[in-house]
Amino acid sequence: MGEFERIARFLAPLAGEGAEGLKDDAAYSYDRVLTKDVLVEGVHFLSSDPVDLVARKALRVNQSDVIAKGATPEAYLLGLVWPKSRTESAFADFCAGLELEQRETGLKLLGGDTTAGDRLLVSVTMFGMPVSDRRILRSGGQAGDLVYVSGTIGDGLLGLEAAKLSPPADDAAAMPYRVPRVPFGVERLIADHATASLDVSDGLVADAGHLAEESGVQIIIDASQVPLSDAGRKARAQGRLAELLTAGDDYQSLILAPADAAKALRGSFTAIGRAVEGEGVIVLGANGEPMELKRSGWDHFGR
Ligand SMILES: Nc1ncnc2c1ncn2[C@@H]1O[C@H](COP(=O)(O)OP(=O)(O)O)[C@@H](O)[C@H]1O
Ligand SMILES: Cc1ncc(C[n+]2csc(CCOP(=O)(O)OP(=O)(O)O)c2C)c(N)n1
Ligand SMILES: [Mg+2]
Ligand SMILES: [Mg+2]
Ligand SMILES: [Mg+2]
Repeated sequence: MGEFERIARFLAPLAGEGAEGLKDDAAYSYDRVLTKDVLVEGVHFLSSDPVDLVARKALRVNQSDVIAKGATPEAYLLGLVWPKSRTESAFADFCAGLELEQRETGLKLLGGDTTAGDRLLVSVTMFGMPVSDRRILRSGGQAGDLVYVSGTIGDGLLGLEAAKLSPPADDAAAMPYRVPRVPFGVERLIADHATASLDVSDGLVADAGHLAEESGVQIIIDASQVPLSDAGRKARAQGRLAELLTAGDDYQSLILAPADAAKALRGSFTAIGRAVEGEGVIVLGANGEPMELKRSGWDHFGR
């Protein structure tokens, strides 16, 4: 059974008001946006990754959910499983990473729990303040909307590959993986213009699939319009476009919004496709034909 079927079958029946049946990125509850993401050593980051950057990543992957819901990240609770094999000075480095991120974003630590355990695990529960009264769900999109994405796609994968190199490549290449480039500040644009929104964690195509399913539309992505970094364009030239579109670890905002929002969104978002009547996701390749994709994105219990 895959990750999403487990959630739908066993956890969704337990969901309370505001939790959207566990079909969204976060809950709108207690007048805030509430979310949690867990990072596990070996699953979400490498044992060799600098721990201050692991701390920053743990905050950022939660901030991306809050921002995608049209809310400003405010505060968090921290659950920490810390291996005794890691030094006290590494513990201090980890906390310095939290402090840097707090200083840059204004986030506040409200509490948490610390235990020892056999591998590093960071669990963050984050609270955000909605920018407006509108709830921006995965489900509000309509046929006729355009699909827009912030930042660039595929750099998490390329950063992971750089981080795995031994001897290490230059650290700059690994940064988009270790400290994702979350689109800080776009929550206002999302609150004002998005009909539906989520953050891209599992893969652009998989997460577009979540928007399509919840909004009851088909999403057509024009692969040639997907924004890529220099490293991404190089990978595309090597025939790796499909990987970039399905690898995940992007933490950008993917939204549906009317075509007339294009002007307001310009500078922060790129139009990459459209929503039409139907279901599922189609990715059109350079020749205008649908691309054959082996997979759409990450599933923790998938094959
Ligand atoms: N163990 C769990 N208990 C309660 N809710 C969960 C659990 N795991 C996932 N969810 C919920 O399922 C939904 C989908 O989760 P996930 O795919 O992790 O979302 P996201 O990619 O936005 O982090 C979210 O609403 C999340 O809160
Ligand atoms: C060492 C390592 N291998 C592989 C990956 C790729 N990866 C692991 S989990 C994941 C999906 C995102 O994580 P998830 O826990 O599903 O976050 P959420 O969707 O809940 O935000 C990806 C792309 C990685 N980040 N690190
Ligand atoms: Mg999300
Ligand atoms: Mg999650
Ligand atoms: Mg996921």
